[in-house]
Amino acid sequence: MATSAYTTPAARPRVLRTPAPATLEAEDVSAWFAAHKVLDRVSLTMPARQVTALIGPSGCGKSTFLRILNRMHELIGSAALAGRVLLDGEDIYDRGRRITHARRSIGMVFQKPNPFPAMSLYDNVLAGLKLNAIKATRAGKDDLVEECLTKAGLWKEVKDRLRQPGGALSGGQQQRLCIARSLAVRPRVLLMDEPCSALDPTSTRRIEETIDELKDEVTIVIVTHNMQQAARVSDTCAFFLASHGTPGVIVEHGPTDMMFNAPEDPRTSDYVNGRFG
Ligand SMILES: Nc1ncnc2c1ncn2[C@@H]1O[C@H](COP(=O)(O)OP(=O)(O)OP(=O)(O)O)[C@@H](O)[C@H]1O
Repeated sequence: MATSAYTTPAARPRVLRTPAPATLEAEDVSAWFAAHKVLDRVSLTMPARQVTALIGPSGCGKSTFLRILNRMHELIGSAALAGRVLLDGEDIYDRGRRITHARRSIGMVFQKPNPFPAMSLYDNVLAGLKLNAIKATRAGKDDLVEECLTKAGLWKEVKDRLRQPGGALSGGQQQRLCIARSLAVRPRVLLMDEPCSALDPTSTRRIEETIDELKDEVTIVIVTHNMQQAARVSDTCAFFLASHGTPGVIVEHGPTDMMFNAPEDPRTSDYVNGRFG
């Protein structure tokens, strides 16, 4: 277990190498649930070492788009899609590419924190290793747990109680535990679907700080309904809209400053200024 008892972690070999963050590109992505088309030819580049925020009114397809980015969309029976998703130039939907490869390279944090409630904090962080059949020594696991909890901004709060169950943490701590769990398999991209919507303002701030600290090592794509949050955390922003029952499209995207202060499309201006949605 990770305690102050261990020796020089930096001297030990790491369980997994930290890969460079990747650029993710969606090309002409369309999506359907049965006959209902919910996205129409959406293209977006989500650059490495940046936070990209996806904004737009409810039902315009942001979460669907996010799930397409790590092949979770195809888990839904009625779901279909067209287009390509490139991870540093390689299509994650290419025949022959394993779905598990996409899921491991492109992690996901959900709206509602979902730690394994009866599992210890320590084992929660390492849960992805087992799923991906990654072997590690005890010392390697200890180092990984400390590293990921530190990156997720939770280490100091929990280092003396790593054997307590995940369910014993507050909502904000649980969400940071889920971030730590995602980081443990060394993703190159981290997708976050409204990660703060179930949290109080203090926990929200803490997650936002974590996002800021992480962006140099993992590309982040976040769906948020909170315009202040999008303005605070993101470098680039994409505004989705599905008007009058038509499928969702990206109306405008670009640097967050521009999207909030000088958008080109009046609908973007109306949305970011709270005039609809
Ligand atoms: N599992 C599903 N089965 C059928 N239709 C779905 C399913 N999930 C989403 N949809 C539909 O797809 C459209 C886009 O939904 P999606 O959840 O992606 O939008 P969103 O912009 O993320 O909304 P919100 O901001 O409210 O989360 C909606 O019309 C929704 O009803």
